[in-house]
Amino acid sequence: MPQTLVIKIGTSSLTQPETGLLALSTIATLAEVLSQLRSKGHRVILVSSGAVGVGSARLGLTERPKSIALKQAVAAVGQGRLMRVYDDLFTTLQQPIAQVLLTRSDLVQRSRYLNVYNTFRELLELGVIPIVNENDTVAVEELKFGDNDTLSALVASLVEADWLFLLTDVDKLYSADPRSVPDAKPISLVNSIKELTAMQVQTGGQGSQWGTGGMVTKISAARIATAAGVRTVITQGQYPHNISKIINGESIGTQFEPQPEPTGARKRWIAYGLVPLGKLYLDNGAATAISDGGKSLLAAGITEVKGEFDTQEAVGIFDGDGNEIARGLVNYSSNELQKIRGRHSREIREILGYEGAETVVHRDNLVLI
Ligand SMILES: Nc1ncnc2c1ncn2[C@@H]1O[C@H](COP(=O)(O)OP(=O)(O)O)[C@@H](O)[C@H]1O
Ligand SMILES: N[C@@H](CCC(=O)OP(=O)(O)O)C(=O)O
Repeated sequence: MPQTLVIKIGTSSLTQPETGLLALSTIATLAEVLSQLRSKGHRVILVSSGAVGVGSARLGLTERPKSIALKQAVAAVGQGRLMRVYDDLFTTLQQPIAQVLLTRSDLVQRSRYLNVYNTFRELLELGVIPIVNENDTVAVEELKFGDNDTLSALVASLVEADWLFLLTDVDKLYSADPRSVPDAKPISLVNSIKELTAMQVQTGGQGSQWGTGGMVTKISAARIATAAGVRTVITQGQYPHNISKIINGESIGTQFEPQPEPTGARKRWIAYGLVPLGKLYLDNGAATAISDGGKSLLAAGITEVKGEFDTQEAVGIFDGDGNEIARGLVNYSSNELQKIRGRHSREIREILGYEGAETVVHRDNLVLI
């Protein structure tokens, strides 16, 4: 049966570690495998990192640029080169491709989010393999995915993919970074993110020299994707043929079982597509009413408001211990909430001088995470 596959390849797999030059044989094999999957009827999206790494190699830089302006300039050099290589390879295989560059703001605004969805749907219908990257050259710091693991999970959630493959330079997830802890234990199957939390996997630093985020961002990507019902796999980019083997049931890499939450696409957008601009801290009663009772959030249960936000913007909702329990869209701005927090809904009119909504976050706009 045709399936929707999102494959993310990291800089560490696309480039040779010693020189930073392109790992041509890996990329060529990947192009072959993805074209074969396409010809079998699967819908395929490639999320490719590498703009900064390839741009750096082109410009003779020996380490990943740190300043934002330099990174943005280098990405502009690298992205073009990367797409040229992909286009040459895929054209040889008669597989049309498209470049899709996204920034976080494309997913924050609901109308743009739906627009991106429509574009993907159309491209997939046309038999094209979209090649996605963050639009590093224009992305501003506050509105960045920051890493392509997160971006690929959001894309997989957006298109309701069956599979997300995170291709990297290690063969699977280990109990600790195998580079620094040689006897770290391999993990082949993760039944739930709860189980993973209990395993207390150590993720060390920021990953390889050119990569962004290391294992931390892959685990949080798995969390986003599995919650959207997407089976997620961490496996080695050097062996793209493994993708077909995994789809056919072989146990390779680390596989995360999908854990679809009973939330629709709109609630997934609230939970993971939006960038929370503030934080609401709740007393125990309100935290329980939301977590266990599926209730809306009222002003009375809010003990503290942090950040600056307007009405209808996204906030994180925290219990008394500081754990984020939910996200939602607020009916009041941060200024208004500072005045009405801890107060009964019937007092709102008197405090603000006008009639407001009864709830601070209505349960239709609230999603547990
Ligand atoms: N628990 C762990 N299991 C496996 N790899 C880990 C772990 N913790 C950290 N890592 C490191 O994460 C790196 C991959 O992340 P990264 O360099 O960001 O790759 P990519 O460029 O593919 O996104 C590996 O090279 C490995 O050293
Ligand atoms: N958008 C950036 C990639 C950021 C990123 O997540 O890198 P990686 O950890 O190698 O997947 C680029 O193209 O260089």
